[in-house]
Amino acid sequence: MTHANPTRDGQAYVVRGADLVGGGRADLLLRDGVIVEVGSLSAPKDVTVLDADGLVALPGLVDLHTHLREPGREDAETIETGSAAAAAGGFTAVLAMANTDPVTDTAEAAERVLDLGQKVGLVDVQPVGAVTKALAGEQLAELGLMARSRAGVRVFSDDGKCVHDARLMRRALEYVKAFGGVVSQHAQEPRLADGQACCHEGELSGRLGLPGWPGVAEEVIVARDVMLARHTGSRVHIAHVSTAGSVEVLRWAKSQGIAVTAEVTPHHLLLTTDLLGGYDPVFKVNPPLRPQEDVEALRAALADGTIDAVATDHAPHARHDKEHAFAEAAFGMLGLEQALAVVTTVMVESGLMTWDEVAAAMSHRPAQIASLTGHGRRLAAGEPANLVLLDPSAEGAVDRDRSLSLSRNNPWHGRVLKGAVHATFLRGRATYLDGGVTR
Ligand SMILES: NC(=O)N[C@@H](CC(=O)O)C(=O)O
Ligand SMILES: [Zn+2]
Ligand SMILES: [Zn+2]
Repeated sequence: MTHANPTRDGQAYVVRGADLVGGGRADLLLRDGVIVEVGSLSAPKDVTVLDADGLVALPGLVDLHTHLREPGREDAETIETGSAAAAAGGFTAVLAMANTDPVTDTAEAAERVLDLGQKVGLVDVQPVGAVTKALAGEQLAELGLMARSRAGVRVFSDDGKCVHDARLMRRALEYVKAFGGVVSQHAQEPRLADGQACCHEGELSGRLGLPGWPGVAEEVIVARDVMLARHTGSRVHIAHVSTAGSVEVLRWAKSQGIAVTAEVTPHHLLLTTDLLGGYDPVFKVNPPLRPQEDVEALRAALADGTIDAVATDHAPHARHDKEHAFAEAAFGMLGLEQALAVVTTVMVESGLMTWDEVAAAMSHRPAQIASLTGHGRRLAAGEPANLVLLDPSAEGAVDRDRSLSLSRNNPWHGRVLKGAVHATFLRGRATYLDGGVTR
């Protein structure tokens, strides 16, 4: 999959004195889309110097799980507004989920998403293809045609819905194996957690009178799918893992050499089910927020690599879909702009992860899982100039009204988080700088 170089102005930068992940303190010369030099550099004239003293430089972040809502729900997000939110969050590539209207289930639909993303040019928008036609769970979509299209689709998902038919899941895994693809599973056994289920099943769901969504509904699908991955010799990825039980299954599967990878969202790393006590629909999400024990297990699993990646599951929703009684409101919350700050706050400040490990979980491994060869590279001479500069000590309360997303369902509103994105570069071009996106 190759993306056109969106550099329009030939602008070059010297990034001065950043702490490079995996490389100590150094200057970077960015020109013509690549990192030309790393070291102690004098700035040639006609080059913009950016003082990065005290900033951490990470490879551009890659989000395996973004809902951009275009086509079909441009009142909630567009490829343009979602790309802006991604750039502001430090991302240089996002995988755009297929549950749009129409669904991304053909080569043409995938190419349209790719082209719209390139036209905006703030982040590489890589389409995810649906596993089944119209996400109906009945017939496989045109997986091969999507893979061979200009979009070069490698990640397939019915996200929003679980591929619950074991035979279809087996066939999808066999099919994508031929071209090194992967199926990203929304693990939710519908007989154990139906479309109404919206609160972690436990004492609280009973007290609140909300339909329960037990962890086992996720875990049985994770267990089944790792066995199908073993049987087919193909790759499966588990989206938004939310329970300690799923972590146990993943740990076992990896110990057996099964080709399974998994992601956790920022919200499942920090927020717990008690937040539902106020019936605020901003906290309604699929899978639901879980108790503290699960949150602890997810943090430990991310830290030890059992969970490979952090993925946002950025799920914008228009006010008229979200602002309802809890049981009727749409599932999902925003994630792109605060993901890195949440990881900084929860994982780095606590000493659970180093910056190298953050780079692995938010850039290197997601790029590998999605087969995005131009992303997730090291910050070294000759590599594409995809990077994010983070101020790790900046601290502030999140204000949902300063978001670049079209939607306002931001679960972090009012919360104090550590870590602020200072600048994002996509192939040497500043896509986010001085508090705004740049075209
Ligand atoms: N996470 C959510 O609660 N909602 C997602 C779908 C999904 O990720 O399952 C959405 O598309 O809104
Ligand atoms: Zn999902
Ligand atoms: Zn999703």
